[in-house]
Amino acid sequence: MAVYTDVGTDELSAFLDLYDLGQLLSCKGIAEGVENTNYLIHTTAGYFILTLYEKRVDPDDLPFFIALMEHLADRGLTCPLPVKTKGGTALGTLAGRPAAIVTFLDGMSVRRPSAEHCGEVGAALARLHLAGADFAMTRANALSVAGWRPLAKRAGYRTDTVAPGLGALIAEELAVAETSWPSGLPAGVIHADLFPDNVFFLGNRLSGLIDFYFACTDTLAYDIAVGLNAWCFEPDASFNVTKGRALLQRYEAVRPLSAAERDALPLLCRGAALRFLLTRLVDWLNVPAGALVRPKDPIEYLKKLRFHRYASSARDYGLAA
Ligand SMILES: Nc1ncnc2c1ncn2[C@@H]1O[C@H](COP(=O)(O)OP(=O)(O)OP(=O)(O)O)[C@@H](O)[C@H]1O
Ligand SMILES: N[C@@H](CCO)C(=O)O
Repeated sequence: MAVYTDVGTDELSAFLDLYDLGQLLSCKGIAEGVENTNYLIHTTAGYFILTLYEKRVDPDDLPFFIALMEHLADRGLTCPLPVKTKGGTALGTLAGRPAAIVTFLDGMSVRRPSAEHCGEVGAALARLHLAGADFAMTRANALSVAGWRPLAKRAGYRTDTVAPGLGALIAEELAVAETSWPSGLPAGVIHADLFPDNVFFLGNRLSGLIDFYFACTDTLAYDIAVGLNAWCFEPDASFNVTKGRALLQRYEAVRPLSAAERDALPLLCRGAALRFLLTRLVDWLNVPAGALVRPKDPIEYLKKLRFHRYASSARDYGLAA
């Protein structure tokens, strides 16, 4: 459960007074997520999500995230809409942290995605990429290749306590990524964290996307790589090519990939696996005292990375030749 910052009822009511959201009826910490503190709040105006932005969010980036959600919603994508105060601002401060209230989305995330769910995600990702094409703001991806070595350093000598030999494998992977990372591919707004817990479904139909707090301007196909990793592996760490094919085919039905993007997929998947291995590793080794959070398993991403080390073409992920 991710509640790093406790909010008292009095300070929450005072914060809510800034909005046109009526009276507070209830508020409870949300039992998912690892990045930010989230509360589900119920007021006389309905249900909303209150987010207090924590460690990995740079407050200077918040206007980008807020404007992006507004832009995407405006283009017909179902995502949370930031709620404005009576004074017209979407960002405030609560319990000493930057905070925002966004609209509540209906639907449920899926724990065991089917190929149909993966296809829905592929289509939504492509729609997001197209909808982001005319978004005026940019934000560099702080967790792309240049950000990975500092993460490995933070994990440092404790890395091999998580898995023997992990430090050496990470060193090898960093060298590969730093020398061979694809450049010049189509770029634009990417979600960068489109995991199953950030996608809602009503039945088998995708009903909305949440958690835009890693969104940035980067290689579009990297977002697909993040998605293939997050959606298309089985619990035994085998890659499910049927799910991969479903995600890629539905993506391409909306936004076809260039030959260069297809060729780059194995390397992008490998880098995306390393990125999540590293952030999970650092979090695993540094759980803040007293925080209600269940860190995510770095080994899951080590297993995915091992798969990618031996994949050589987009066909290994289900893309037709
Ligand atoms: N707009 C929303 N509508 C409905 N539920 C939401 C909304 N935003 C967040 N939630 C709920 O809160 C949970 C945590 O939100 P979110 O994924 O944004 O947190 P996080 O800490 O940034 O997570 P992550 O670890 O995925 O980065 C979600 O899994 C979902 O259950
Ligand atoms: N989606 C990330 C956590 C949020 O950054 C992970 O599963 O590692």
